[in-house]
Amino acid sequence: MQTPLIIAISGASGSGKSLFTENLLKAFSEQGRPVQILREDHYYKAQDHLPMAEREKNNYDHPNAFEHSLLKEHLEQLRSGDEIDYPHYCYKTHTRLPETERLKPAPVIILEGIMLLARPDLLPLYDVKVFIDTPLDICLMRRMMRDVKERGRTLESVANQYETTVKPMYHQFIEPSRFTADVVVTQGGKNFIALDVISSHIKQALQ
Ligand SMILES: Nc1ncnc2c1ncn2[C@@H]1O[C@H](COP(=O)(O)OP(=O)(O)O)[C@@H](O)[C@H]1O
Ligand SMILES: Nc1ccn([C@@H]2O[C@H](COP(=O)(O)O)[C@@H](O)[C@H]2O)c(=O)n1
Repeated sequence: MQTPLIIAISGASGSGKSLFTENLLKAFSEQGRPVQILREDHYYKAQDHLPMAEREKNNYDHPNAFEHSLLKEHLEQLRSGDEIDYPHYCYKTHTRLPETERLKPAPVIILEGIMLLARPDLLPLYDVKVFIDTPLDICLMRRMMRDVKERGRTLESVANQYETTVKPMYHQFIEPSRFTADVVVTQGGKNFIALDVISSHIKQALQ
C-alpha cells in the first residue's frame, strides 16, 4: 500500500470539526476511497487513579491533558502500514474505556482535534493541515447544547468550564495554531467548497 496521507482538522471546541470530518468521509466514500478516522479526544490521558471530584476539576483544554506521545506513535505505525490499538474515551467519567479497537491503516487518515496544530512535533506528520475558524460565541452555543445532551453536563458546569479553561486556553494554544494551517475554513462543517477543494487535492495526491 502507498504511504497513507494524513489530514489534520483542528479548531475550537464546537467549531464544526466533527461535522467537517464526517462530510469529508462522505466525499471520499463517493470516490470509493477507504478512510480511517482518528479523534484526538480518544488520546486524553486515562485518569482511573483520580477521584471523580479531581477529574472534574482538570483542565482538558491544555496540551498536557493528552497523551500525544501515543498519538504520534500510532500515526507513525499507520504510516508504516501497521495496525494500531485505538483507545476509547468517556466524557462522563473523564477517563479511557478499558477496551481498545484494532484499526487498520487506510490510504487516507483523517485526524480531528483541538490541539493538533498546537504541537510542533506532530506537524511534520500531517500532509494537509486544516483549521475550522468559527466565531467563539457560535462554538459556545453549540457546545452548551451538545454537552448537556451528550456528555452528561449541566448548563452551569459548561458555562463555568468555558470561563475558567476553554476560552483562555483557546486564546493561548488553539487560536495561534491557526497560522500553521494550509487551509482555513469558515462556515464550519458545511463549507462544501472547502470540502471539495480538500478531497480533490487528496484524490490528485493519491494518483
Ligand atoms: N456550518 C454549520 N451549520 C450548522 N450547524 C453546524 C455547522 N457546523 C457544525 N454544526 C453543528 O454544530 C455542532 C458542533 O459541531 P461539531 O462538528 O460537533 O464540533 P466540534 O467537533 O468542532 O466540537 C454539531 O451539532 C454540528 O452538527
Ligand atoms: N473529560 C473531558 C474531556 C474533554 N472535554 C472537553 O472536550 C473538548 C474537546 O472536544 P470537542 O469534541 O469539543 O472538540 C475540550 O474543549 C474539553 O474541554 C471535557 O469537557 N471533558
